[in-house]
Amino acid sequence: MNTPIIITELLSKDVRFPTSDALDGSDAMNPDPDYSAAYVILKTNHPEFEGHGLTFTIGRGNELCVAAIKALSHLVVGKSLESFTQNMGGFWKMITSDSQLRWLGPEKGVIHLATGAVVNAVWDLYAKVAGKPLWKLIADMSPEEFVSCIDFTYITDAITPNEALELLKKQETTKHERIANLLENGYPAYTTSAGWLGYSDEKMRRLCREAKAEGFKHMKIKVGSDLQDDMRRAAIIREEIGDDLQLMMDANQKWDVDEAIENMASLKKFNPYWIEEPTSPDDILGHAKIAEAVAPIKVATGEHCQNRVIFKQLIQANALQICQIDSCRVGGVNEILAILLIAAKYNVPVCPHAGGVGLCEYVQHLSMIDYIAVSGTTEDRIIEFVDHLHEHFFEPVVIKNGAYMPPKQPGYSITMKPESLETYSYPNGEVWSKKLKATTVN
Ligand SMILES: C[C@H](O)[C@@H](O)[C@@H](O)[C@H](O)C(=O)O
Ligand SMILES: [Mg+2]
Repeated sequence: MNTPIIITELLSKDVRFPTSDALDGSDAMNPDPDYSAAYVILKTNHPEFEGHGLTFTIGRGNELCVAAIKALSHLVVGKSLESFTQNMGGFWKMITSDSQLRWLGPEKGVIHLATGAVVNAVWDLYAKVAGKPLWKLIADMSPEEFVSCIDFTYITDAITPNEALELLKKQETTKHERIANLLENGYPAYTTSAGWLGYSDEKMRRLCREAKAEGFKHMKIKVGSDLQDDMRRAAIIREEIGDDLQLMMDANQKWDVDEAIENMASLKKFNPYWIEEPTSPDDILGHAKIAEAVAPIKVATGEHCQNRVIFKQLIQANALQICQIDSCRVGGVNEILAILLIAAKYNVPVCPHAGGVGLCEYVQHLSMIDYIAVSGTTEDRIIEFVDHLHEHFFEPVVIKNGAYMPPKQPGYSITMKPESLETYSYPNGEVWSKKLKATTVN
């Protein structure tokens, strides 16, 4: 590139999909989600290169993330991409250290969701300019370069930069074998598509059969509404999928600690592999108590885990056995790399949270990085897959025989089609202006 790439403008858009109409994505805590994106476009002085990113919400409040993203714009606009990429750890520290904005978190809530979107957009731009999909860009880094992307603040009691380096060096010489394996076989996935709480029994049965035929070996259902109903639905699913497939359960934070232990004593007869978000995502000791009581059923959590510090503590306290990173709940790629390293050091498998809008497109890269460069294995590891809204992306995920195939195009696979951004723009896009008019008339 002859002239340096300068970020000239940051656009932030409110994009919402009316998924609550069909109860797609419904669970015990979130009965009517409208999958939404606070979407970022970083324009540059090279019109052929734009960085795209998003953070995921479920509808109302998406406008707060859009505003928070705008509040971060002075940290990136007018700066060169290279000034960030030559020290990615420093870039992340800069984005999270604006002293006035930091007061809104720190590193949690709306401002951190916004950080995730902006940081991911910068990585998308970086990968597009490098001409590689994000997973390959990071997999090709030397251990030293990888470590330099991470801000180790608050986590050195769990992992130091030197320990991280050692860990990465162990995987260095065999990376190419794992890349070849991924290109041929993909990365194993599980599906949640059949298990949404609002679906009828017939729909659930049909989707179970379809998922089995598509080659999935693991399926997740929602629990946490009414115990008798949870048991009835679990029995139906077991009837459809048999005993060979793994069944996971997700309570979406519905229970108190002792209630979770009690309810799992009833649900264990369906042989669940894990119980996800049994209680408040902030309750580290509560998760530890549940994990001890329900073993060998594993405790999974992370989609609402606000940052690397909470992940660190959950892992140190043996409070989780499955680490569910979320690509934009924490502050984007850099913080995810830190969490992957902690999980690898403590031998905790990472199974990312996905679904929503764009989360599958995002997290496939993260699990592939974990496999190639960090943990070196896919054992006990699966990526969530949910079959909604992929058609809105330029490079939708590809699933073959129940596995994610590695994305090929440069970037982070999160660039949405302009017509989708427009049609689903809230509240003035075609879909919403019609819907909102209809509600006002009634
Ligand atoms: C509201 C959403 O669909 C959640 O139910 C979903 O993210 C879920 O927790 C999951 O694990 O996929
Ligand atoms: Mg969940």
